[in-house]
Amino acid sequence: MKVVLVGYGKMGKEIEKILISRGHEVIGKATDVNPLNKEMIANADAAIDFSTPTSVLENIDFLLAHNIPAIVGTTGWNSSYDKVKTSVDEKNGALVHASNFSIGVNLFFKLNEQLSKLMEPYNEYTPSITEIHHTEKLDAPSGTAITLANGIIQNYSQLEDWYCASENSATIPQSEKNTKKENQLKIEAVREPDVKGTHLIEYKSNIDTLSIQHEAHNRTGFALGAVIAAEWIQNKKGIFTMKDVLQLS
Ligand SMILES: NC(=O)C1=CN([C@@H]2O[C@H](COP(=O)(O)OP(=O)(O)OC[C@H]3O[C@@H](n4cnc5c(N)ncnc54)[C@H](O)[C@@H]3O)[C@@H](O)[C@H]2O)C=CC1
Ligand SMILES: O=C(O)C1=N[C@H](C(=O)O)C[C@H](O)C1
Repeated sequence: MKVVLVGYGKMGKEIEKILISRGHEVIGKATDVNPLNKEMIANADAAIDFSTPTSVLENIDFLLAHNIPAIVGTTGWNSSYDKVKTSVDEKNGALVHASNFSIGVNLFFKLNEQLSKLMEPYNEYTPSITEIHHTEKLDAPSGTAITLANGIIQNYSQLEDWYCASENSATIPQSEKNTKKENQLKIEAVREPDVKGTHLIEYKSNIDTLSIQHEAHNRTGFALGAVIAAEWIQNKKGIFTMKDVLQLS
């Protein structure tokens, strides 16, 4: 495949290594100073976007307008999902998005859903999520934590939504939902230097705590998943997630 990287930061560089190791070619690298343009995408089989929450929607529009299959790993655009889905449908485009492309986290998503079904009848246990990431992260809570929260909420009749709390909130960008209301699931966002991505789910009672955790040791899993998604989307139309790619639905 000939692939354009949209965003050439920590993830873009990791994805480049995986693409080359699997025999693909990087034909363009879009950044803040050299954004996507027509020349860059001529002959592209796919574009892989790991850019920023503020640039991703414009990038998606550009790729759909030029009929380039898009793999979108950038987080922080959940509230625009319906608009993007309508655009993909109207333009007969192809797009895979995931808050987390790693195989391990996608298995963790399934485990989280199953565990929440098991725990729901036991209301002495209160569920909560903690996510820990590096200090350069622009969004909070993480996209992965939001997916995990939705996986719990859909099985919990007493939970209506999630909210984001943080002990070191001065260093964390303002979340759109950082005020606790009734019946909300707590997501604690923590920022520490160089942490690649850790997600912890706890069910606490006065007697004990049950917990499951995923810890990324490096960024290889995210990058490999995104490249697998780019290979998978070839000759397909529609909007998909990593669940579809891995047939985990
Ligand atoms: N879904 C997943 O599996 C994962 C998602 N992410 C997400 O990917 C995104 C990027 O993460 P990192 O690589 O760590 O960030 P980074 O800050 O290291 O890199 C961001 C890149 O985006 C570029 N950029 C900024 N404006 C742009 C524009 N208008 N057009 C094209 N590129 C532009 C910057 O020049 C930079 O190269 C974040 O939203 C992060 O949350 C990160 C890891 C895994
Ligand atoms: O910004 C990151 O680094 C990560 N972002 C994703 C998220 O917001 O969930 C995935 C991963 O945890 C790393």
